[in-house]
Amino acid sequence: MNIDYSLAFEDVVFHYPDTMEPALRGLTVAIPKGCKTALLGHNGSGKSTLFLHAVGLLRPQMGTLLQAGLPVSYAKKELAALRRRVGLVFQDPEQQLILSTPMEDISFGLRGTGMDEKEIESRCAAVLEQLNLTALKDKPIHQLSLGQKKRTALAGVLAMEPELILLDEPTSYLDPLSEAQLLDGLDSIHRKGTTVVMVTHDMNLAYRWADWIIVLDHGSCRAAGTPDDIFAGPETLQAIGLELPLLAELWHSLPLHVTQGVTAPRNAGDFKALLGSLLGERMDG
Ligand SMILES: Nc1ncnc2c1ncn2[C@@H]1O[C@H](COP(=O)(O)OP(=O)(O)OP(=O)(O)O)[C@@H](O)[C@H]1O
Repeated sequence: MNIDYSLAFEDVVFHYPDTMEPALRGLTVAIPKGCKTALLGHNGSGKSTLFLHAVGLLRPQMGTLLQAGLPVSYAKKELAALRRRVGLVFQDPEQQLILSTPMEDISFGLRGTGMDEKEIESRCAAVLEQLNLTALKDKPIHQLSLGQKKRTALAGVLAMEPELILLDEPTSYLDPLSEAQLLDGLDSIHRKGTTVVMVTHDMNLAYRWADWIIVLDHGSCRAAGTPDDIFAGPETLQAIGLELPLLAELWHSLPLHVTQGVTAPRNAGDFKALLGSLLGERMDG
């Protein structure tokens, strides 16, 4: 398979000051362009540190970060270009939202680029619409729910039109409806050609959402591949103490003559359809 990469890490080492262990220890991994990638790994495995390198907030102490196949030099202009290409949405929206209303917050970043007011207004209107925030655009941010704040933080990054968007646990603490709204927003961003990378601890979400999976363990890449490859069996994940998604586990428990030559279902609808065809009846309920 010929994969085009958005960003790549080559043997990257990073050690925070005054810590015993490096956070990244020879990390080699690439982020495929145009994919929805789930970044998995235990607490402390280096996911946020990877993100901070991807936007140039941290710099490799050894090894190389490549964009468009070329090493990032960290010269002022190139760093600015990297930050325009890559947008980071923090896990906690309070770290990101600085002004009083969604409209003000989203337009703030655009104003910094010197864009004219008419263009700022139309970009803001487009992202507010895309993330279902139009009705909330002038509501004080402190009165928004967590899900609405998370979508506002995402909208602020999205308005800058990055090619690659990185999200640190965007669905954590959201109820199922807010999660679905956020995922809809991400899907519409992805359909427009943006590469999306999401850190999540939710294996079921990773399985049904992602088309590429990266597993970090102790600051290096333990596995990278399609969900079918990564969740083909429990071995790789179990070895580092991560669980299989429920649907993958059910799939692997079916007899081989049932699963052979059939694409593994990655969401409840596909699993129901498969059961329906196995049982020779429709399961609509
Ligand atoms: N600012 C910091 N100063 C010192 N050590 C840090 C700092 N930030 C992270 N670390 C350490 O670096 C390692 C990797 O942390 P990182 O935050 O990248 O992991 P993570 O996979 O994002 O974890 P989580 O799932 O908990 O968010 C951990 O051992 C952590 O304690």
